Amino acid sequence: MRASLIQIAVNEDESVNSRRERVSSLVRDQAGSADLVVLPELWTTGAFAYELFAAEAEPLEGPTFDAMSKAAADAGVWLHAGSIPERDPDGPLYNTALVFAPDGTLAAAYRKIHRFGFDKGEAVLMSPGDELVTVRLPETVLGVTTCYDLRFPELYRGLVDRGAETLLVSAGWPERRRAHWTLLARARAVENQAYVLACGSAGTHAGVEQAGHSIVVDPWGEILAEAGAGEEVLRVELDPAKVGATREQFPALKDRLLGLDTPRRP
Ligand SMILES: O=C(O)CCC(=O)C(=O)O
Repeated sequence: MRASLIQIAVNEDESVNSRRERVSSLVRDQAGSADLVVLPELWTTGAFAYELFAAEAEPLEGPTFDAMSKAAADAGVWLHAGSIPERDPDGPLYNTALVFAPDGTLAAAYRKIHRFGFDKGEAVLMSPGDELVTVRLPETVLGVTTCYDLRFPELYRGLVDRGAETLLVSAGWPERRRAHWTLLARARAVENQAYVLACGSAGTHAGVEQAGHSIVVDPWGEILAEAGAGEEVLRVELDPAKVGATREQFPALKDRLLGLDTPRRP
């Protein structure tokens, strides 16, 4: 299974419309060389441009949905299209990731559960999702997560309990905590004996320098590929059978003694 992580720069000097067109064309460029394409979190606004969340919020089936659905179909790939600030018809905003099938239909939408910012920013502007999302591909089962989620191992264990073998992280992770990004991506892979594909963004948005360094880790915790700091398409070949083989050869998941209740918010 071939995957491309498109680490785009989210900078203020580019309009949302032109970035949307640029991203669509980057996705189309993956035709024939990728089965799965992954984009960063909130690439229309930037993950830290809090004042743009409401201004650029879209209904689920808004302009980014349309552009990404078409790009997935044009390229014939599974597309994790990163996330958008989604305006629910009832009013609240969510940080919502979209996954499209190769025919352009929506395979899943995941509303980010763990919002970043403590008592400000996303944590107060967005509402939390409450559903774990997996997507079955012919080759593997994806577990869908977003950025700050990476710090919460129980979410990933919950996804694994629902069959996930390839854990996707779409992020806008800051450079100043890059060491945590790499460490946590490897930890989630090792403890869950799963692939981790973590796609971050580049550039500087709302004064926050992005870490880039998108990373792909195999079920044994080895780094298969890692991007630099700038814009880059990180291409990698995965062997989906390696998840089952690792779980069989070193069956630590079977030795779990404590049942973890996956937290659910009201
Ligand atoms: O956990 C972190 O250090 C960064 C999280 C973050 O930037 C986000 O979720 O948007």
